[in-house]
Amino acid sequence: MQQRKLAFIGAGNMSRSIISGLIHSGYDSAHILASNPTAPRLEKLEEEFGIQTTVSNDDACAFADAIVLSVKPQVMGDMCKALRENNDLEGKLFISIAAGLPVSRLKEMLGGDYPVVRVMPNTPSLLGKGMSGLYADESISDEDRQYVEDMMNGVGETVWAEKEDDINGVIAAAGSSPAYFFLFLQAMQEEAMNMGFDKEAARLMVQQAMLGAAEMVCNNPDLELSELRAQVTSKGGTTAAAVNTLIDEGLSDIVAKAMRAAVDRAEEMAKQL
Ligand SMILES: NC(=O)C1=CN([C@@H]2O[C@H](COP(=O)(O)OP(=O)(O)OC[C@H]3O[C@@H](n4cnc5c(N)ncnc54)[C@H](O)[C@@H]3O)[C@@H](O)[C@H]2O)C=CC1
Ligand SMILES: O=C(O)[C@@H]1CCC=N1
Repeated sequence: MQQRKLAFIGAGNMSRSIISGLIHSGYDSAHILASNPTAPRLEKLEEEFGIQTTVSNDDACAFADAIVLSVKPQVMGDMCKALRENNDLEGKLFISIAAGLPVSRLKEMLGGDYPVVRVMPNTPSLLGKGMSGLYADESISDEDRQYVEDMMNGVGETVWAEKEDDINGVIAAAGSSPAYFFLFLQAMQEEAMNMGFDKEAARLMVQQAMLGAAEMVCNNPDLELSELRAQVTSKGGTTAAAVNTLIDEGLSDIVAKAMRAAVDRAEEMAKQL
């Protein structure tokens, strides 16, 4: 992997996840810096990962060859305005992980035709189990594409989006989706508690079932998901009773609606911001 000087502007949940994955995959900690207006988050990152930190985005900009824009979409405009007013941005590669902000809008915010690659990661990057969608327009060099791909492969799996709009599909399927699974598990944990298990036992059961199911999916790439389900489901048995309830109550429609809502929100943000 090219060991460029890499700065994260905005040291929140997602930056922490990517930084953790990068350090564990061998990226030199001396080549990573994070900036954030509040010190406690920075101190934690320094302690945990041995990276450099600063409260000054300008210092981060001066340090970096590549800059990950990882503030909330709603503050991106103001942050970029200050960055372009105080710094020479020529020669920097920008990597935006923000939902709903197209490359064209990011270039306007940065005030020039600088190279911008969009990455849509997710928080399991923290454990090297991330899933990221990548998008670069034709102006981005092969070297820059390779750098971003290697960087995100260091924290999980990657897919390239052919069109920029596909990034919104990545948000629905992977960026936001860890939260869907957490919600599903939470509902299962609550019902297990209603059945009399204490909180810890209820959590252990549902998390271990999820882990086992996820590993079965990953270890059997040639088996359809429906086949894996069939292997658990005895005719006339308990799983059939549960699964048929989920189907009859419209789980597929609910999931489709939820994923569509994520895409709609990303499109709405693109118009508003
Ligand atoms: N959390 C997630 O699962 C994912 C988040 N994203 C994107 O990542 C970006 C960051 O999201 P999170 O890490 O979840 O948010 P977060 O709120 O945890 O982190 C944002 C950080 O930016 C800092 N910040 C605010 N204003 C700043 C400024 N002017 N300069 C420097 N830092 C500033 C905040 O103090 C905070 O620490 C968002 O654009 C989001 O769309 C993308 C994929 C997944
Ligand atoms: O909720 C959000 O907007 C961000 C983007 C994907 C995950 N978190």
